[in-house]
Amino acid sequence: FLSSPGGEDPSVSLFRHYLRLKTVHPEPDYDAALKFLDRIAAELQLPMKKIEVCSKTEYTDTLYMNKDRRKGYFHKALFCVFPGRVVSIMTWEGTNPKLKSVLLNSHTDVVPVFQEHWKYDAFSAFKDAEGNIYARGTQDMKCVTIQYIEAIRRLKSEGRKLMRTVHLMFVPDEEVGGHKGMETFVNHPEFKNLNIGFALDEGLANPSEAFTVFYGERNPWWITIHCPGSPGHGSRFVENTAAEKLVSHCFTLGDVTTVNMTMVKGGVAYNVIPAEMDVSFDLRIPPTVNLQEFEGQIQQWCKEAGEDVTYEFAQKHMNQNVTSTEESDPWWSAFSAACKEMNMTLEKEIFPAATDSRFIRAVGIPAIGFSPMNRTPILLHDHNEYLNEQVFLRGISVYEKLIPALAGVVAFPDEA
Ligand SMILES: CSCC[C@H](NC=O)C(=O)O
Ligand SMILES: [Zn+2]
Ligand SMILES: [Zn+2]
Repeated sequence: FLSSPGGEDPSVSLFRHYLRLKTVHPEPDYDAALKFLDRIAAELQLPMKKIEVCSKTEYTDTLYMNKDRRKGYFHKALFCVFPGRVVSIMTWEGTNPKLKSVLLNSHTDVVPVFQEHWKYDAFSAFKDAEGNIYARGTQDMKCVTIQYIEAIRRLKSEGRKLMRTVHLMFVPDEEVGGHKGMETFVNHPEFKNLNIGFALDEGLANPSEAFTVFYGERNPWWITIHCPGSPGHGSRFVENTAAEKLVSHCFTLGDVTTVNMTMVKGGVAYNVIPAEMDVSFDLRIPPTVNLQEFEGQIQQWCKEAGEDVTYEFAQKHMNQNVTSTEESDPWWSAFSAACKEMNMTLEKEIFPAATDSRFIRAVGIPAIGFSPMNRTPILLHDHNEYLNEQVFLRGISVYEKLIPALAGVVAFPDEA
């Protein structure tokens, strides 16, 4: 369903086509993505499952006044259907489908843009003379979605058969925390049925020659501190005010945990001292930090900040599982050996932000965050996000080696 302008590689044309779908928050066009994926599944001749997560039907019983008041009230039953979100999975069955499978995960949504700061329309997928393709999602993470697809297409057309089953999973809502996506889906019976042994998900670009791989993530904690204080007339000198507590020197941890003050709320008028002010922080905590002790520290800081200062979490990820990158680990050893064979240098890191990998690791499945983009500045969520077509195409070749390596990991003793 594509034409390739000026002899463009069809994989690049497919990528640019996908980039033009507006799966952008706050109202992502997921229908467009689902339709696109349906066509891909047909082309690849792979079965596709679609599972709705987080949909619910609610029953409410409402009292209505009868038109003729003397007859009193009657009941009206209402069924409200709250639509969920759809997770789609294409499955390439292995020659030994009883073995644990390999998951290739990607999210279909992208973050909003400030169009006035872009050189080109953020959904036009404009390609400049150097082959740089500009669009929201070029790095995060529509590139990876198409690279998985194109690698599978090539392997299939070469007649390759892989031992382990490979699932391509396309999830919604990663950019808004994954609640109506991976967070819920990992506990769905259909997820367990996939029998996943190892997962690949997104990583980050690397401006150098090396590629970065992520074996764990920092835990996101979103916290609001409520600072109540004595209200009063703005002309008076009031002890123990809310604003005074706001400037307390909280949250000065080491250089590995980051704390950003992201919201400050409160106040009604210049001359009215408010009864409460709230301040919110985005904290990112590495998996090596003791979270219980850390929360104890937060409690202590609130206590020191003054009377009645309380806190409330809007996000509190507690799981600190990391994926083994020991050479003795069969998944990691397959991954790293394949990269070595391609002369790729890997840099192992903890992912600074949060991806759906955290939900996969939380249910005990090893996951590596990896987006094969070297020689590329990190521009996810930024203006003028781009990816060079040669870097993109090299990524397909990388997956062409990686996927068979992972799907060929020899059976473990417990897999029989
Ligand atoms: C913590 S839920 C939001 C997830 C989001 N992920 C990508 O940017 C992030 O802020 O890291
Ligand atoms: Zn992403
Ligand atoms: Zn993102």
